[in-house]
Amino acid sequence: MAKEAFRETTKASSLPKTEFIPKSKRSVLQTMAPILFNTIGTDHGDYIEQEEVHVKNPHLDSMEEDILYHFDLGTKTHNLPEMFGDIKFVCVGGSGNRMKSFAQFIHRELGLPGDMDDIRDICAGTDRYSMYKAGPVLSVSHGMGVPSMSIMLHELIKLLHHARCRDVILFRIGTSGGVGLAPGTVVVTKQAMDSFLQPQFEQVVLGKVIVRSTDLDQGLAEELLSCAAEIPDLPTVIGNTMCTHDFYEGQGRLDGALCSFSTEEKLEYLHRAYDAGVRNIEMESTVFAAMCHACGLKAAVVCVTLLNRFEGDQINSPHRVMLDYQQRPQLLVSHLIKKRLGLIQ
Ligand SMILES: O=P(O)(O)O[C@@H]1C[C@H](O)[C@@H](CO)O1
Ligand SMILES: O=c1cc[nH]c(=O)[nH]1
Repeated sequence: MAKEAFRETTKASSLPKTEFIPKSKRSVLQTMAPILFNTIGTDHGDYIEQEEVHVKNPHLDSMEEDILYHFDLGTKTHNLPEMFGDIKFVCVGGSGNRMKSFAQFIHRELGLPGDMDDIRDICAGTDRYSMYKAGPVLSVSHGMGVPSMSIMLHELIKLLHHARCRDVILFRIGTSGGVGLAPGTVVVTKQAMDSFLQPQFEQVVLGKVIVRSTDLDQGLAEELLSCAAEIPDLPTVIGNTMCTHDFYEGQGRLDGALCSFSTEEKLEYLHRAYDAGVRNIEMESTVFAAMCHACGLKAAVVCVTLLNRFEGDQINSPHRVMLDYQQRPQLLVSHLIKKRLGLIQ
């Protein structure tokens, strides 16, 4: 899409508007103070002068201490630059166990010293999220749904900032429902869309809706796709991902405790999504894309499909098949990490 700049807009009614502002019409404030207009410019070079991780909150500067409450970490209690300063890749996914096994897997893949079984949960002091570090890779759980992901990301981005990390790339490695794809297919997200099939994320702030862009790094998505071509038996596509606020009715399932629509209405919705380029449905991609984009962080969403939603709603593959599927995004992202670190050609 040809677009020079977006501005965060607020709205009172339900239909969001994303306003286009040509560069020539941007005010001095918009040009000089990206902190206030943090989605201006689809080209991050517009406002990012350093490679450090930036937070877009002027209030943080005046705080003596920052407690990352849900991580049980803080700027006074922990030496964040020493603990995390070498992080280059952050992988996030819903479950703590998945992110622990990913940390162990990447530890082995990178040939890191020490026993991968000794890897410990950095957030053990809280049971909200789990966090594991394997060399330059941080593996963090985010729970289910947008609010849980959003809280985790606020604290994660601040952590990367306080730790003075540079050139960090974020990946969501998750599961999803496929739309017109065979189960087990990996979808690299081109554009994260909301339930209205709009490429945007709405956040209610002070009783108003703020609309943020969900643009992801297209170069990174293409790089993942070419990595997938180098891995045997890893069916992978690029497509749009729909992010919903519910697993059941919200994703057009007929098998929840409540259902307010017919089979025909469900299929009409899924076909409409398919026609808009949607190839999978999950519950975190829009906020993940929006927050990374707003903070100038390169990010990608890589989710495996557990079923084809045109064929059903229940997830009924055997446990060992599910485990195999869940490892596919991990395999793909670890391949890219190894390539970027020069460990493989
Ligand atoms: O990362 P995960 O596999 O948890 O992502 C999807 C979206 C929801 O969080 C959850 C629903 O089962 O799976
Ligand atoms: O159908 C599915 C499967 C996994 N996760 C989702 O959000 N939906």
